[in-house]
Amino acid sequence: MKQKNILSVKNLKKIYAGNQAKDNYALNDLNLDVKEGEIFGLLGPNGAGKTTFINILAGTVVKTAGMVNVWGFDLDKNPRQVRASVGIVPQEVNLDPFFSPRKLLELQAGLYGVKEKDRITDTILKLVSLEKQANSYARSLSGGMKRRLLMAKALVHQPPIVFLDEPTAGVDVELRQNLWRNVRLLNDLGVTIILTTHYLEEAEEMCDRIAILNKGNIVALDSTKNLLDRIQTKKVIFKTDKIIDIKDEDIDSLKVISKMGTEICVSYEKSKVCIEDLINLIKKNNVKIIDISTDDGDLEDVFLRLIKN
Ligand SMILES: Nc1ncnc2c1ncn2[C@@H]1O[C@H](COP(=O)(O)OP(=O)(O)OP(=O)(O)O)[C@@H](O)[C@H]1O
Repeated sequence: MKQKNILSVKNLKKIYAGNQAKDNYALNDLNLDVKEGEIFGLLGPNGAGKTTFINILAGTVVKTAGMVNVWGFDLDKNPRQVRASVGIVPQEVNLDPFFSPRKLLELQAGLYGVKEKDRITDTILKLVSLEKQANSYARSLSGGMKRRLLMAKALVHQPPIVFLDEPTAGVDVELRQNLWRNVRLLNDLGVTIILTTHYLEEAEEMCDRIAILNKGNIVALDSTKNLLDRIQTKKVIFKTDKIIDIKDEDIDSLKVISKMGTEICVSYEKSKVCIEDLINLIKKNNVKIIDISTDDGDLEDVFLRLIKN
């Protein structure tokens, strides 16, 4: 059972001092726990506070108040150990183009004070499939390879937690899948993953649990499955042999979304209507139903509803 907390955050607050305008509450009494071995998603619209949160753990932003504990280390008492416990894969590709992947990893290991005998440069290069490019200039790597090298850099000190900040922003589908394979591989090796992403279907596929952050507040924190279960509306598309006429008023909570020839798309609330009622309504038109397809909604529906509220 994945029960032990590897990251624990209590009443975490970050207020950026404003100029003439009022102060900016980037994080507002944030509370969350991440369990060892999880892939945890931190989602939220622009300005929600995700980067601020990651930067507090990285030691580049100083929190205003609250408690952060990473792998048993308290951020106030052991900031160095906290930094050593997390690896951060940044949003921006910030690699020195004149160093090779091997050299960059060695330099990074030096920065973290990893002794030469303890370095695992070749293992990391293999993990991110860059062993063939180990000695090429970073500038000659493809976009995907550069992203993998960023991930490799975050691993030199073998942190038990890795943060990925929007790792696939602006990356094509194939490359994205490739990156996720690497993330899963890392997770299989026991590394806890916390990722921020704007691609909700990706979070839905990858994450065990998800926190949705809005304006510095957590508006939802649950397993991906439970979040999806919150969706109350269901969409159905009926294809019939003749054009039918149904209206919103025919059944409580029914909404006709679109009509195109003999195809009609409707939505309804699962708690108020059962599909049989809908089929009966359609059949009153004296038509044959040729096809039915249903859509249960996705994380985007939950996200939009929570953010709007
Ligand atoms: N250095 C700073 N000084 C003042 N305000 C800041 C600073 N950094 C961030 N903020 C503000 O704090 C809030 C949270 O920003 P943050 O970058 O953490 O959000 P985010 O969720 O990472 O957004 P994005 O998805 O756009 O990266 C925003 O209102 C932002 O304007």
